[in-house]
Amino acid sequence: MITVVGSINMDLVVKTDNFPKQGETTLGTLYTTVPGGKGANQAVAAARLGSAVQMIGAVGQDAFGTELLAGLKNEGVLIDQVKRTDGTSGIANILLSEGDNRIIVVPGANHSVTTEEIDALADQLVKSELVIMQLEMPISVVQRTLEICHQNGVPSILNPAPASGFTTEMLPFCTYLTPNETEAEEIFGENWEKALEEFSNRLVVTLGQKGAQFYDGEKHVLVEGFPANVVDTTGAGDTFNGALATALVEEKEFEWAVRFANAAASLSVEKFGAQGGMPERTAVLERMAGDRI
Ligand SMILES: Nc1ncnc2c1ncn2[C@@H]1O[C@H](COP(=O)(O)OP(=O)(O)OP(=O)(O)O)[C@@H](O)[C@H]1O
Repeated sequence: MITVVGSINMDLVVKTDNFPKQGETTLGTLYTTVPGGKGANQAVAAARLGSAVQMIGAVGQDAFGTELLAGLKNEGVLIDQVKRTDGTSGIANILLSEGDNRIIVVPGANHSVTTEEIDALADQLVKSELVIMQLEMPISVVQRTLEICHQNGVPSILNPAPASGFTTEMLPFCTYLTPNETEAEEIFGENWEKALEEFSNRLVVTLGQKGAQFYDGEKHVLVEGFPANVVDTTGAGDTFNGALATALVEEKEFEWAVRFANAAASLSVEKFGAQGGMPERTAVLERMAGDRI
């Protein structure tokens, strides 16, 4: 069982030809709601690939909360440990205009999770094969989860996004760290490639269409990305993490696991929405077998 301790949001997407200026009102061309939140996205990515997944987190008592839980359940993600709180579910208000975007995230229920609640769920963490976290939850909750995993020998993946929440105290506790290039720079500075050497087979930096890079103890390994017909790259990183977790739980060799994650993420960018394009296992294996499309 993979346990994801993370955010569950409703993405409120508005497309417009013109962003409003201060004090201005403009017409939009589309409004849609899509389930999101890095935690939920990564849980769905792993579940679609065949992993048993449970989610720890929180949604509100509002209609979005009901819809978000139903969506996760429909994907086969266990939601027994998702709390419902008073107040609103987390939302991301996403304005899109010609490839540009402006996003406001309101954490809502996600930030109601406490370290005491994590302590009370320690048995759920301890019995997990792997635990995934991101940084959209209270930092104290992430730190406590990492500590419990570390103390009990449970492997963990920390996807340090958004990187502003990262603290170096987290480093010794997480098994794997999966920043994108910008986050790697924010955490380790311009010389993040040196950090790969320090955390061999533990630190993987995702590089967009170029793929992902890690250090295997002897040399730097660039695992090339798979070419894709890009429609929407939202959720590429989340698919990568869910797929990496799936392969690691299956005790696949590390380079193979990263290649599997690249292939899954390359499929995810070919459809709209973070969860919309997340592939099933067969499609990923086909892409890997075809090597290049
Ligand atoms: N244009 C692309 N074509 C093919 N694969 C891609 C593309 N963009 C991203 N990927 C895949 O997704 C992985 C994660 O992408 P990236 O490094 O951009 O992370 P990210 O910034 O967290 O993504 P996002 O924020 O868009 O979800 C990459 O390692 C790669 O495997």
